[in-house]
Formats: sequence, C-alpha cells, structure tokens
Amino acid sequence: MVRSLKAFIFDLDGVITDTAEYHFLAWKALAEELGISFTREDNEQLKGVSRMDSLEKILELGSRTGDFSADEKQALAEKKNEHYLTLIQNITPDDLLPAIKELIADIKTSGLKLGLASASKNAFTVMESLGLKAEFDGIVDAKTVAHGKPHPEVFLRAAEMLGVEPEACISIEDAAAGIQAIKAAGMFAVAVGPKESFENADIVYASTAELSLEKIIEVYNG
Ligand SMILES: O=P(O)(O)OC[C@H]1O[C@@H](O)[C@H](O)[C@@H](O)[C@@H]1O
Ligand SMILES: [Mg+2]
Repeated sequence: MVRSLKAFIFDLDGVITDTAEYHFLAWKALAEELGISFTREDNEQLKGVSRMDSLEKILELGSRTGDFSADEKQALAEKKNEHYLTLIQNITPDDLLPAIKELIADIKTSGLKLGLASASKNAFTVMESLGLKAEFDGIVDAKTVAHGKPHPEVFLRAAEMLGVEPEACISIEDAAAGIQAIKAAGMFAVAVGPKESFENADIVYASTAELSLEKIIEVYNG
C-alpha cells in the first residue's frame, strides 16, 4: 500500500540526544538517597514514562509506596528534577545522537514536516540547548497533555499541530511505552534499541547511527 507521507515526529530523550542517560542518573541519585536499589535494567521500565509515574515505579521497587504523602512525593519528584537540571546544563548542539543531524536535514530537504512529542516537561529547555527549537514545525511536551505515554495523546497533538493525519506520520521512539503510544495513535513506528523490546514497532534499529530516511520511507511505502 502506498500512503502519502507528510511528517516525522520525534521523541526527544534517548532519540535526539542522550538525556535518557541523565534521567537514569538523576533517578539513581534519588533512589540511593531513599535507600532503594535501582539498576539500568529497572530503568528500562521508566523510559518514556512521566515524572510522577516514574517516581511511583521506583517507590514500588523499594516497597515504599505507602511511606510518603502526596506532598512528599511532589518534593521527591522535584528533587529528581533538580539533579536532572544540573546534568543537562551543559548540553550544546554537539550533543545530538549519531545520524540525527543528517536525518533532520534530510527530512527538511524532502519537504516533510518535523514534530516533537515528548513526555518531558523539560523538552523546550533541551531543544533550545540543542539549537533545534526553531527547526521544528511543532513541539508538544508533557506540560500541555493530560495523559502520558503509552497513551497516544502527545503524538496525536503533535500531528494536529503539524496539520497532518496520523497515518501520514512516521514517529521515532526509544521507549516501549512510546512505541505503544505511536501505534495507538495509528502511526508508523520506528524504534531505536534492542529488537526484543519492541515487538509492535514497524522497524527497529539498534542505534540512531543506523537511521536512514530512504530506508524508513521504503518500508513505510511497503
Ligand atoms: O521529568 P521530565 O523532564 O518531565 O521527564 C519526564 C519523562 O520524559 C521522558 O521523555 C523520559 O523518557 C522519561 O525518562 C522522563 O521521566
Ligand atoms: Mg525517549
């Protein structure tokens, strides 16, 4: 089936830049302060997941969900964010993951629209530091959506902002929750990461270095 491709929608953390690593380090610092063991493997479940839902998952890991009031949980999430903000303060346009700069340039040259669908409330700050804010036709972050990934809302809002139908979008994610959100939005899903984590993605690449516009469009067009 030949569909008419109109836009690419990117996830930010772990696709455009390696902030997924900074989220992990910030959560690990908070978990250590709480005496909770938190590994890279545990962190896989948190990718793409909102700040408060991530906190709940960490507290569950340490069987400490009932130990804190709602206000205390807010304060813990704020503390994690302070760790995160310290880690991202030196981000520059040199911090794009491999092949992302070229992919963005190819998408723009092809006349396709460019959107961002991020679960992070820090997305605008990071995009600004990367020098990408003005390059994108539409940016939707966690501040303006009611539901986090795997709910499709953030991807649907991005498509709406670009003025295109979901079926005309290819979206790229590094999180299982993100791929679920893309498929629930009725879009074509490109995953970056280990094949076994992304059963429902349309294409899986081991790393961003392998992303190629030509190849992705070939598979999209079937
Ligand atoms: O705390 P923030 O910046 O709003 O980010 C929320 C989530 O944003 C997602 O993009 C990350 O994959 C998650 O790891 C993170 O928890
Ligand atoms: Mg991500």
